[in-house]
This record gives sequence, structure tokens and C-alpha cells, in this order.
Amino acid sequence: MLRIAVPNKGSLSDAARETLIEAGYRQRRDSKELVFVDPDNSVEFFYLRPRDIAIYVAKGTLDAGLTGRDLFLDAQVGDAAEELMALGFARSTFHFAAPSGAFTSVAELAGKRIATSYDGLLSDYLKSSAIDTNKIVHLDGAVESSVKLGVADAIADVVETGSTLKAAGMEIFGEPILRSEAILIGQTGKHPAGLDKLIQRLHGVLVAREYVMVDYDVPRAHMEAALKVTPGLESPTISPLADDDWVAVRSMAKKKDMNRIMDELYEMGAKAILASAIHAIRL
Ligand SMILES: Nc1ncnc2c1ncn2[C@@H]1O[C@H](COP(=O)(O)OP(=O)(O)OP(=O)(O)O)[C@@H](O)[C@H]1O
Ligand SMILES: O=P(O)(O)OC[C@H]1O[C@H](OP(=O)(O)OP(=O)(O)O)[C@H](O)[C@@H]1O
Ligand SMILES: [Mg+2]
Repeated sequence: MLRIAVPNKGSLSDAARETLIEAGYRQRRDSKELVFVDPDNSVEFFYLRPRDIAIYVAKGTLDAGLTGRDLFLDAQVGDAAEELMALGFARSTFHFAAPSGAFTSVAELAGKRIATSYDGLLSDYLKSSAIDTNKIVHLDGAVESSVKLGVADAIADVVETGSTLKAAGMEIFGEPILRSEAILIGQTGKHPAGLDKLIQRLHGVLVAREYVMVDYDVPRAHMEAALKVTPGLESPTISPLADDDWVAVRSMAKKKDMNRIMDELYEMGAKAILASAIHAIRL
């Protein structure tokens, strides 16, 4: 059985669960269950703190896991585990922040105290940019309060919308330390049975989320121009209609371009333009 780690709570867990279900795997029904077997797919799921998942995978106890890129790098497991694919949810950036106006550049952090929950990630960054800070103050959460409460001069933390920082009267400075999202990790260089299928299915889910199926009827005279707007992934399907002057076209298109494409097709004289959701894709 393939042994896969899944976040048990927090920002990653709901989306990880939905993604696995969309990929055709069964998931636990009760949030108290620690292990769940999906016999049809020969997979055993282990529900763990996302922060710990890299440790289990790097040790070889589990074959693969869903976690955050920032959490993976923070765990400092070296080459034992690797990122296999990005999953597109739980996006965030890891940033330095301080009370508004206190710092303008990262170089000013020399000799200062920085609070964070991601010590490994922060110390790697400081080493690589040769900044000699006073110390890293480890906190489990609510890092934004640390400066006001006098235990640090600046923070390094996860920023999603920025509203937590704003509410604390802080702002980011310097370049992002890391852009993070949920990822699938595996043991470096290992290909246990079932892993390729998991990757293919997850890939299918991500593509299905990103694309819509566009169908329309267009006068044969405008078909060439319409196909330029909907070139599809491989090649669009063209079907004859009862009226010889018209054809029906079916093509995949990026969801974010959907309305622009529909407008352009309409202006070219296309009719019955439909965009529908795709539930799963195997390319
Ligand atoms: N608004 C957010 N807050 C926290 N983590 C976020 C947010 N948006 C995305 N993430 C990502 O989710 C992962 C953190 O998940 P985790 O479950 O450890 O934290 P959490 O949701 O803050 O839970 P808790 O603090 O209760 O342990 C990281 O990869 C992080 O980049
Ligand atoms: O940019 P935002 O959308 O405001 O999100 C980022 C905030 O959310 C997380 O905190 P969380 O609520 O998990 O509390 P914690 O600090 O106790 O983990 C994170 O640590 C930031 O503080
Ligand atoms: Mg948190």
C-alpha cells in the first residue's frame, strides 16, 4: 500500500482533502481518525500536522505527503525528500515585516531580533544573504504581537491577504523570502507503486480546475478566425452541422480567459456559445 501523509487541520487540510477526493481517493469522514485506508486504490492515508509531514517522508516511514512548501523547507530534511509537484492552493508569501516605517531594507536587520514560527526557513535565508542578526526568537504563532510586546524588532511570517499585518500596524519590507503553496513531497529518487498514478490524477485535477470546455457554432466563413481564439490544448474538435454553412467547435480554454473568449467569439458571429466545467482530465 502507498502511505500518504495528509494535513490533519489548519489552512491546508480542507483543500487537501477536497483535492484528494476529486482525484478519486476516499478520505476519512471523522476528523478524529488518524489513519484511513482506501482499499480500492491501495492507499493508506495518515493525518498529521502539516509541519511534521516532511519529517515522516524524509525518514522513509511514509511514501509521500501533502504539505506547504514553506513548512517543507522549514523542516530542513535536506536531500532526503523532494517536491514532486505544486498543488496550487494555500498560496502565501513568507515576508519580513515590522511596524510601519521601522525598516526599509533587509540589510537593516543586522544586529536585530527577528521573531518567527519558521526558524529553519529564516536562518537559511539569513545565511544565504549573509545578514548577521542578533537572534531568531521562536514563537508558535501570533507572531505579529511580538514587536509591540518587546521580544523582537521585526518578524518573518506567512502573509496571505495581509490583513493580519495591517491590523497589527505593521508592513512588509524587502523582497519576499519565499512564495509558498501546497505541494506534494516524496522520498528523493523513490518511485513506490501507485505514486505515479497519484501524481497523474492530481495533475488532472489541477488542469480541470484551470480549464473550461467551450462549445459554439460558427459560420464556416469565420471558422479560421474563431479557431485562433480557441486553439485548444491539442487541437479543437470540429463537427459538421445540418446547415452546411455552419460548424460546431469544441475546445478547452483557460477559465481566466473564458469571458474574453466568449465575447470575441460572439463578435465573430458565433452562436450558442457554452462554457462548462471540467470534472476530471487525463491528458
Ligand atoms: N492565512 C494563512 N495562515 C496560515 N497559513 C497559511 C495561510 N495561507 C496559506 N497558508 C499556508 O498554510 C500552511 C500552514 O498551515 P498550518 O496548518 O500549519 O497553519 P495554520 O493554518 O496557521 O494552523 P495553526 O496555526 O492553527 O497551526 C503554510 O504552508 C502556509 O503558507
Ligand atoms: O495575511 P493574512 O491573510 O492575514 O494571513 C496571515 C496570518 O495568518 C496566519 O496566522 P493564524 O491565523 O494561523 O494564527 P497563528 O499566527 O496563531 O498561527 C499567519 O501566521 C499570519 O499571521
Ligand atoms: Mg497559524
